[in-house]
Amino acid sequence: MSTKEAYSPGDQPFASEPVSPARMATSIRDLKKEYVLKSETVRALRGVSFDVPEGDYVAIMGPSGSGKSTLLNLLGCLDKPTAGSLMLGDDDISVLSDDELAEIRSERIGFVFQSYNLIQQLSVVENIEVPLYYQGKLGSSERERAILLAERVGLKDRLDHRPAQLSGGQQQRVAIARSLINDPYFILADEPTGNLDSVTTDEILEIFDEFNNEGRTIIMVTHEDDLADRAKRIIRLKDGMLALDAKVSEERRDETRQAQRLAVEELLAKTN
Ligand SMILES: Nc1ncnc2c1ncn2[C@@H]1O[C@H](COP(=O)(O)OP(=O)(O)OP(=O)(O)O)[C@@H](O)[C@H]1O
Repeated sequence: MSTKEAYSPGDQPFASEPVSPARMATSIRDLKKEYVLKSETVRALRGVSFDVPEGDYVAIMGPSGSGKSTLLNLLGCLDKPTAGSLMLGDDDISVLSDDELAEIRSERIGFVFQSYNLIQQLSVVENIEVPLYYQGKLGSSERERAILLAERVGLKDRLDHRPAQLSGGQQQRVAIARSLINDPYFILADEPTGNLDSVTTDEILEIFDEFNNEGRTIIMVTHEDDLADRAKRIIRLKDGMLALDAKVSEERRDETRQAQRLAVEELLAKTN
């Protein structure tokens, strides 16, 4: 049986029952991005269209140069498209000014980078609060929320630690907690486990699973098939175009999760 099925957002389990339409975390239509250089124009995205309903978990894959970073930059409001539309919730970001883009970026996107991007001088809880600084929204209820998020990612006993006092996996947990402080449209993760060993990778993926099971939307760029098979859906780019948009079956996701857990247990048994 094929483990990846063609994805259709309109698929519903019981066609006869009325189902309210899914709310979209993002809707992309005929999205194009060109970089104009002196000698040539690079067409990095050449008309990409897809929707991400709230609660989805999407892995974006594709060979080097296929347009993944370009798409990520557009989704993260770090750059503007050349043509096409990109809706984040109800906001069409292709028509916003740079200031408005910056506002959405800081208020509504939860970034998780391979290199964590924490501020070394700040404690765990202060790092989680960073996106709120820009909005002047710091108070006791925000502090409580930051502490709660730190606890959710397993850092209850590390609230006052600085990044240098934490392992890579713990630093990435801080970044995940920080990504959620603003109640974002989605978590945008760029190779989030690229710097981590397999045991820690599994821990981070467990945290993603937990938040996704609670309805958080995750969009993750990865080169790893094993990581992508833990997502609900794989979007593959090739030469700036959509080459595949496929659902990962629950069976496949479970198999991958179990195989990774087994590998971690075997590794831990050998090293202990
Ligand atoms: N700022 C830029 N100026 C000019 N060309 C660019 C720029 N950024 C990306 N490109 C080009 O656009 C195309 C897509 O690049 P992009 O970085 O999006 O690919 P990618 O899939 O993320 O690759 P990788 O996996 O190697 O990071 C490439 O041909 C690249 O050289």
